[in-house]
Amino acid sequence: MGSSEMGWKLKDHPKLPKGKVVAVVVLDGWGEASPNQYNCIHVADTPTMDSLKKGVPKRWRLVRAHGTAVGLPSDDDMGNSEVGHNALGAGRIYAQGAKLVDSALSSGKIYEGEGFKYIKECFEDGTLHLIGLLSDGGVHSRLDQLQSLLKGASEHGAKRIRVHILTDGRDVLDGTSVGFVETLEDDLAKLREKGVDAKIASGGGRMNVTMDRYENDWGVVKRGWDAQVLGEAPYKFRNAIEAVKKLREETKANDQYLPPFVIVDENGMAVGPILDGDAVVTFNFRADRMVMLAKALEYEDFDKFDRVRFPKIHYAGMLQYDGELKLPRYYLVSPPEIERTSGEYLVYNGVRTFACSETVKFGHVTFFWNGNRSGYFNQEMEEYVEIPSDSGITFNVQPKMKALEIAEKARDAILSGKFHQVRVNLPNGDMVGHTGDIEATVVACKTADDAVKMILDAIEQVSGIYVITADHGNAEDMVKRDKKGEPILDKNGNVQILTSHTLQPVPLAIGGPGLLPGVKFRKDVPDGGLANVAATVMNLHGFEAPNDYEPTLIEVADN
Ligand SMILES: O=C(O)[C@H](O)COP(=O)(O)O
Ligand SMILES: [Mn+2]
Ligand SMILES: [Mn+2]
Repeated sequence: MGSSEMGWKLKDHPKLPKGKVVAVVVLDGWGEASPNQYNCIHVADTPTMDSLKKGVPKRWRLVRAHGTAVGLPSDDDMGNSEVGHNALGAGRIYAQGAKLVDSALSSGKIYEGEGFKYIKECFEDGTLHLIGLLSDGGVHSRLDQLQSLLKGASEHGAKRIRVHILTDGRDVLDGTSVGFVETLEDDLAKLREKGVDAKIASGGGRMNVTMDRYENDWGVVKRGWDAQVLGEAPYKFRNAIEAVKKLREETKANDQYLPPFVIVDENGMAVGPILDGDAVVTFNFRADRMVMLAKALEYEDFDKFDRVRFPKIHYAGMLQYDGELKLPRYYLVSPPEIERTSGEYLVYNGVRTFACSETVKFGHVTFFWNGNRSGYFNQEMEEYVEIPSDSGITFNVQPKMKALEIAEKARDAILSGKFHQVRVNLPNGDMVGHTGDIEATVVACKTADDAVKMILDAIEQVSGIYVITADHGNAEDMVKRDKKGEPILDKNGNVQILTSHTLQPVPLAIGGPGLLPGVKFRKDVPDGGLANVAATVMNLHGFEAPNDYEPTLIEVADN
C-alpha cells in the first residue's frame, strides 16, 4: 500500500462512532485454565476479572495466544511477550524469529548471508564466540539451533570456538541447566574429535548475567561482559558441568540466577576471553534481552559501564534486534518485517495514544506493539510513559510491582481528555509467575485485578470502552503436568514448579458505557487469536481495519 496519504486512511466503520476513549489493557501472563490450587488467578481474589467473565459469550471470550496463532513454529510452542504483543499490535500473524532461524538453518541460507560472511572473516586467525541462552524454551533461543550453528560454523571453517552460556530455568524447568550443559559438552567433544578447538568459556544465570532488558540494570550486562570479554568472574572452574552443579549446590542459586563463572585451564587462565580479531555471535533470536549486550559489543561510544577493554571484533546477532537503531549492523537472519501496525494507522487517523508500563514491560506495549520499532510514530499524537521498575530483586519479593502506579497513570490519561487510546501492560502475573513462588503469584494476580478495576472506573467516568486481554498464559498454571494433565512429582514427591509460560488461551473482554448495546463477539471466528484483536480495537475507535488484517472479532447487531 505504501505510505501515501490514501494508503494510511482507514475507512469509517459503518456503525461504530469515533472519538470514544478506549482503554486497552494487557495482563501479562494471564491465561485461562481449569480452577485448581496451582491456578494462581483462580486462587487469588479477582472480583473485577471475574465479573467480566460473566459477559460470556457476547463480551467475554478466549483467544489463542500460542504456537501458530502467533507465528511460532508449532502448536507445541508456548506464547511469549514478543510474539503476543507483535500480534496484538500488528493485527497479522508473522513468521517469528524462531521459525525464520529454523528455515535459514535447514536450507543452509544462513551461511550464504552477509552476516555469516562477515564473521567468517575472523575464522582463519581468530576465535568464534557464541553467546546466548542455553535452553530449549524456544522463547529467546533454542538449543537445537545452537547445535546446528556449531556444526555449520565448523564446517564453514571455524577452527576455534568458545561458547558463553546463559542458564535458563525461566522458560524451562529449574535444574534443567545441567542436562543442557551435558548435551552441549557432548557436541563440543565431537567437534574436538574433528580437530576443532571447541569449549565452553563462561556462563551464568540469565537474570543475573547479560539478559537484562529495557536498561533496567546495566550491572547485569557488566557481569556478563567481565566473564565473556575480560575472562574475569568471581567463580572459576575447570569445566562447565561442574560449574553449574556446584554453583547450584553451594550458592543455592537457581538456574535463572547462577552467578557468573569462567572456565579456566590448568594454569588458572580463562580459556576464552574475547580478543581483538575474534568473531562474536549472540545466538538469541529474540531482541529484548540482547539489545543491551549488542550495544556494548558494537558501540564505540558507550558509557553504561566501564568495559575496560573494547575488543576489535566482527559481531553479528542471530537477528537484527532493533530495526530503527540498525542494531547490530550485521546479523545472520533477517527479522520479520512487521509493517503497517495498528498503532501507526490509528495515529495517522487522528487517534491520540497513551501507552504505559513499568520498565520490565515498557518495550512490550511500545516496541513490540509497534512491530519492533522504537520511538514514536508521531510525537504530537502519542505519549509513552515508563515507570521505573525495581531492580536487583526477584519480583516475588515485591509482587505488587508497579501495577497500581501504572493504573494511576492510565486513569489520569483517561480522565485528561487528551487521548483516545490508553494502553497499558500489567506485568504481575508474568513476572512473579516466573519466580515460581505460588503465594507471591497469588498476590500478583490480585494486584493486577485491582489495577484493572482502577482503569475500568476511569472508563466509566468518561463513558469510554475497555478491551481487557493478555499476551499469553503463565500465572494460571504453576505446575508441570503429564499428558493427562496431572501434576508431575519429583523423586521426593514434590510437584515440579512451572516457571514458564503456558499453551493456554487468554481472555478477551470488551465493555464500558461507550460501547453500543448491539456490539458483541461474532460466533464465526471460534479460533480467533491475539492477531484478531487489532481489527477489533480499530472498530472500537470507529474505523474498519485494513483488508489484510486478521478479521475483527466483533459485530454490531441492529437493535
Ligand atoms: O524474558 C522473559 O522474561 C521470559 O523468557 C519470557 O517472558 P515474556 O515473554 O513474558 O517477556
Ligand atoms: Mn508476556
Ligand atoms: Mn514472561
